Amino acid sequence: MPVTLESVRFRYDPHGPDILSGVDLTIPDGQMIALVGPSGSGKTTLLQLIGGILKPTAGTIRNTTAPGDMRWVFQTPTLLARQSVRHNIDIAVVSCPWSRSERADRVEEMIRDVRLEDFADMPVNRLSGGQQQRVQIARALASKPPLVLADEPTGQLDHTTTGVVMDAIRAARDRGTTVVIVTHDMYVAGLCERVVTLEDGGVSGDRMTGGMTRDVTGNMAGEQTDGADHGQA
Ligand SMILES: Nc1ncnc2c1ncn2[C@@H]1O[C@H](COP(=O)(O)OP(=O)(O)OP(=O)(O)O)[C@@H](O)[C@H]1O
Repeated sequence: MPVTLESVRFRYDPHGPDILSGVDLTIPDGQMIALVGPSGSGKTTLLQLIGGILKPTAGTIRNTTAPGDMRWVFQTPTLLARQSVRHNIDIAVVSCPWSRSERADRVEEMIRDVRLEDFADMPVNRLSGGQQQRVQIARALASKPPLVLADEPTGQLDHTTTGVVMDAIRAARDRGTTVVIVTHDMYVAGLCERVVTLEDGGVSGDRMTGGMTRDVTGNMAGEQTDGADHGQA
């Protein structure tokens, strides 16, 4: 079921200003969408409304994915610091209806997807911030969730590693996962199929990126996004 927002308003302080003052948005199943916009425009707030962490002040949000089936990627990784990379990913698949060997294969697949093979047995508190970010992404995608909500998932990553992570996210999308990514990085936005811009409390831009494809080496083909607003897709 698509995620739909109708006339969504939100304010943190009942006596304060609206942070969002009428957002209408439909996110079809399996879409990979970037939320962009100036700092403070409400991107994280909107993500938290979609995920049900916040409730709208007015308007309607329909998201039929059960909270336990959604996966989050936060700006700051929330991992079991003293546990290994493998263990941190493994706990994400414990409740999946798969055999033991399927679960183990999936964990190894995710470790490979985010290129952490050499660190699989290392406690995550001995990894760099960017490596921890990759563990968090592997953990979020491991259970093949229907919906992933990611807040600046590549914020600590260099260009090459950003490409690796985006490939893993795109592979999830190709399997049908809906992905919403808050980002400041127009390179990341361009790897999503749709870019929604938030500004002044509402959606000021909404466009498809034009079927960009990109291989794992970072080479790109297809239309480059330019951050401009081309109106409704
Ligand atoms: N818990 C909170 N209580 C009160 N105001 C908040 C709270 N969280 C965010 N805000 C305010 O809401 C507005 C939108 O914040 P939000 O974090 O959603 O923006 P953003 O677009 O994600 O910003 P950034 O790109 O800088 O991360 C900002 O003005 C911020 O100060």
